[in-house]
Amino acid sequence: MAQTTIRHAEVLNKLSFEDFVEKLGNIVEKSPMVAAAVWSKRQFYSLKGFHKAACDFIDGLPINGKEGLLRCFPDLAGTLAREGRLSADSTGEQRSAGLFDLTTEEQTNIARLNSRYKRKFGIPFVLCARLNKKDAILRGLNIRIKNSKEQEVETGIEEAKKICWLRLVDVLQGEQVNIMSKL
Ligand SMILES: NC(=O)N[C@H]1NC(=O)NC1=O
Repeated sequence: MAQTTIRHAEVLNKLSFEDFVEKLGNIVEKSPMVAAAVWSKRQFYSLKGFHKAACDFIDGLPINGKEGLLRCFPDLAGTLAREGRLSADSTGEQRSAGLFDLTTEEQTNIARLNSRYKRKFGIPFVLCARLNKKDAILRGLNIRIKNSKEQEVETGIEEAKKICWLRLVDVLQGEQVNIMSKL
């Protein structure tokens, strides 16, 4: 396991800037700037080390930068999902949470809450769909909508970091398979 992690980090360390950004550009949805900023922090000794560098960059953003990152995420079970226009990453994540199998009532409920949330905070409701099922997402929306804007920016950013970690593992696991198939 430790060896795998080091090998993953070695893969990252060997990538040119262009390949690095291409491979990791969507670890935060539609925000390749995160990968671009973190490239110069090599050498990485583990995936956790890389993820920490990405999180440090995100934490250092001013509030409008954090809000901008959150606005790049599509709504959960929103219009883009219904129209089949989500990124491949988002599609898999939303599917795993059961958001493509909502009843009409659940769909209406989540659409209403997503709109209310956006009207109140000016950002989309962001939550790591792969770590939640549809019921937990609806409960989360109902609870978090009562928070303050500051709380929601921070909570949304923490969820974006979880999404980032899982996407990073996915990208590098694919890379591991590529390496193995070349042996
Ligand atoms: N709004 C929002 O949280 N969107 C997302 N969350 C997630 O895990 N994938 C997404 O697209």
